[in-house]
Amino acid sequence: MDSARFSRLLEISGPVSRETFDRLVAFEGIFRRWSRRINLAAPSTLNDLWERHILDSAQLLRLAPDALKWLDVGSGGGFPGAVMAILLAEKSGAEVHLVESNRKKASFLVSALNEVGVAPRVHARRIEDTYDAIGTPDIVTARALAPLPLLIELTEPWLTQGARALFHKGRDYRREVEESGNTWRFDLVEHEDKVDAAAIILEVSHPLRR
Ligand SMILES: C[S@@+](CC[C@H](N)C(=O)[O-])C[C@H]1O[C@@H](n2cnc3c(N)ncnc32)[C@H](O)[C@@H]1O
Repeated sequence: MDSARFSRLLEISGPVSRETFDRLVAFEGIFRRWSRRINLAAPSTLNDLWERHILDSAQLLRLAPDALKWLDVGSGGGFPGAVMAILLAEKSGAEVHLVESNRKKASFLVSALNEVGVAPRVHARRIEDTYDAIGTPDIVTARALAPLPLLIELTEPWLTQGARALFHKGRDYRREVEESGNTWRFDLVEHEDKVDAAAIILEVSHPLRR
């Protein structure tokens, strides 16, 4: 069972160590434990936590294997931010920042990352109050946080400094892209969703207000 799950992780994320896999399995257990007390993800998705949340997050590594500095906005129960922090924990110079305004969820993130042996960089505040605290990441992520026009607006301060954004998006993403075009000009790459929990991963860069 474990070796099948490890192989599937490698297929989705690219190369990671067995220790990293073990940390993700531990994180899954901690997540389930805390989920009995606080709402960390839609209960209907918990049966398939590994595939729908953990692998769905882990696939981002393949899209930016050399990026060292990551910022996840609205991390919630840790998707994709905590998963990326675990995947990159053994990589020298890597740092993954998680911004989550809900204090209970932020406490969960700190506690869970500590428990699996990964130094947490969790900012328990709104993204709008965080711009000065983080510096410029290579990659900004956000999953299930806001429609694309608002995501671009919220992350613009980093994207205009050269960061790339990777946003998981659902089936009606084309409408969101069109709506974004009313306010923004930007470069867009559509990446296949290898897990199929969302529909696509949009890579957004170089936004300019029209
Ligand atoms: C729907 S949840 C998604 C959580 C996670 N990204 C996922 O895909 O499972 C959105 C999260 O963003 C947080 N959030 C909403 N607005 C925020 C803001 N302005 N700054 C930081 N976090 C925010 C909420 O507290 C919530 O935990």
